[in-house]
Parts: sequence; structure tokens; C-alpha cells
Amino acid sequence: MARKPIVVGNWKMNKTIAETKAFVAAVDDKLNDKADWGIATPYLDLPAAKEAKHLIVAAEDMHFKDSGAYTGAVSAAMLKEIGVDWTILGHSERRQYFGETDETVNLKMLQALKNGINPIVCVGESEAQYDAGETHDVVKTQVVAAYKDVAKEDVEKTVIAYEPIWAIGTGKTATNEIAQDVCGYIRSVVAELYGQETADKVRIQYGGSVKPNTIKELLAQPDIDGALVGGASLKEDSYLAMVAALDD
Ligand SMILES: O=C[C@H](O)COP(=O)(O)O
Repeated sequence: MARKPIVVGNWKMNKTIAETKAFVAAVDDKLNDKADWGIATPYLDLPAAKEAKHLIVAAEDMHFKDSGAYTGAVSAAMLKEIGVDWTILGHSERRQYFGETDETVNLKMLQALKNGINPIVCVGESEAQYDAGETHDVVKTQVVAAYKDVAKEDVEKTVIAYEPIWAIGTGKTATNEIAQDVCGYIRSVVAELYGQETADKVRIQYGGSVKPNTIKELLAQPDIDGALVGGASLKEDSYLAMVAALDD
């Protein structure tokens, strides 16, 4: 079955509210139907981003509890209240700098799905793990942990982003072959967990130095159903160049 690609810009800790409004004004009307197009923004920018009519708007994280004494955290209900029904979870920067673990990613997956929020769950190996040939083992462990207790009927609401850490912000995109190999392997792990039919419905993104000149070939790979894009999603012209690249 054909899976519609999903391309989401992950802005990380970039852009003010004013810059978000300018981006939406420049980009939202110029998208095409070659993919579901979206942006993940800092919490403060989300209401401005939600002024978009076409862009999917995602948070970059959320907490796994309903409410309580979790200073600095944002809940699923808070996101839903402003109409946000997507979130990234388990990005490697959250794992590296904010103590995110496979266990908290799993709790957040369950909390997101319970609240009608679609998670984009990130997995990927470090450079040392890549060099040691551990990529498949690492992503399998992360996927199995993330989906613990996730119901089969919820799986197709989720997106998996394969982001090799060594390719993030480095300009070192994984080759099409490596990206396809790992995304295909991730699909086989989902098939082991939930069966092939469910695995065939899950969209798997590649992320890591995706640029307007590389996105089309990456998305042409059979198991790559989109991209999670950092740097190249920040400038309006670069985002629109990715949109145009899929039009060719
Ligand atoms: O979530 C996005 C990734 O971390 C990729 O970032 P990048 O495109 O700047 O390498």
C-alpha cells in the first residue's frame, strides 16, 4: 500500500514568534500534495505556527504525566488545547542533553497516543556504534522499547524517524543505501512486533543533514516515507526548495 511521505522540519531551539509568523506566511500557501508537510517548533511558537492552514504543527517533546510538579514541562492536554496533535519524541538531543531514556520515550508514546497526539519517535545510533557495526541492534532496542504496550491499532498513527546521530547537523547525510537499509530493517522490526500489514502502514522518516538536493532520492527509497529535517527547514527558501524538489 502506498504511504504518503511526511516531511517535518524540526526547528529545535530556533525562531521567535515573529519569525514563526513570517515563515508561515511565506510557506503555508506554497506546499504541494507530494507529502504531508510540517514543522516542529518550540512551545512558545506553537500558537503562531497553528495559524497555518496546511502545515502539520508538532511539538518537539511533551511530558508523560497528565499534570503535576514537573517544572518546565508541558503536558499533552496543554498541547491539545491549542490544537497541536503531533509531537516529536526521543530526539537524540533530548536523549543526550535532557536525560531522555528508552523508558521515558515509551511512557511519552503511551501518553501521546492516549491523548490523541501522533508521535514521531526518533531512533538512531552514534558514530561509535555505527563504526562498530551495531546500528541494527541499537535501533531494534530503541524501537522495541518505544513500542512497549503500544496497541496494534495505534501503530499506524505513529511515525518513526531514523536519525543516525553522526549525520545530524554535520552535513554527512547517510547514503541512500544506508538510510534505506536501516529504514527497511526498522520496518522488519515493526513487522516482528505487529505483523507485516501493520508494518506496511507505518511511515518511516530519515533524518540527518537532509537538504533540498538530497531529499528526492532519499524519499525514492522503498522504505523511506519522509524526512525529519533540521537546518534545511529553517529558512523559507530552503524549505520551499524541498517542496519544489518533490515536484520535479
Ligand atoms: O530532527 C532533525 C535532525 O536532528 C536533523 O537535523 P539536520 O537536518 O540539521 O542534520
